[in-house]
Amino acid sequence: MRIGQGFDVHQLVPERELILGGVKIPYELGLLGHSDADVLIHAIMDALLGAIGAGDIGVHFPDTDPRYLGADSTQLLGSVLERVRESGYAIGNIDATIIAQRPKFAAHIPKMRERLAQVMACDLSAVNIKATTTEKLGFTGRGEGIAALAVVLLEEWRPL
Ligand SMILES: Nc1ccn([C@@H]2O[C@H](COP(=O)(O)O)[C@@H](O)[C@H]2O)c(=O)n1
Ligand SMILES: C[C@@]1(CO)OP(=O)(O)OP(=O)(O)OC[C@H]1O
Repeated sequence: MRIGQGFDVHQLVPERELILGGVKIPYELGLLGHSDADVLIHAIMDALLGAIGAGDIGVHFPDTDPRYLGADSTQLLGSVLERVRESGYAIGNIDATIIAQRPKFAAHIPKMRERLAQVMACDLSAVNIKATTTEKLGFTGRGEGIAALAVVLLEEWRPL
């Protein structure tokens, strides 16, 4: 059994799409990044890489590499999952938290869970996503950016 944790932050800016957990969320601002800036998936990828002792997403997908410009984070997550499996592990469960004052994500969370479980080929019950504000405090509270935290537990796995 292995455990990993991940944390990521992206700035909210005009004229970018807001994509979280692989789901497009209607909002007047979007997250800025080299990739699609899906901060939730980035935190999950860092937790997965941490659990197998393989560094972080910046090591695997450098933000100086034009191949990742505008990258779909679900595809990056798929390749991290392959690495997890090659290391002999499968997802036990993931628990993640989105930290944002706005927009409200509660109505979108079921779709995010479904999409992430599909990309990671795991049970829906193994993926939990929560959202919290910071009661208007700090950069998230001022709506300047969104942060995400993730914890993952991996179980030993061998293909049949
Ligand atoms: N961006 C967000 C933040 C929170 N929620 C939901 O609201 C509930 C209350 O959040 P507090 O920070 O005030 O405790 C929380 O349990 C979330 O379900 C949300 O949907 N989107
Ligand atoms: C995801 C990558 C891909 O180039 O770019 P960004 O969207 O800037 O995201 P960040 O969380 O800064 O992680 C770095 C990169 O791996």
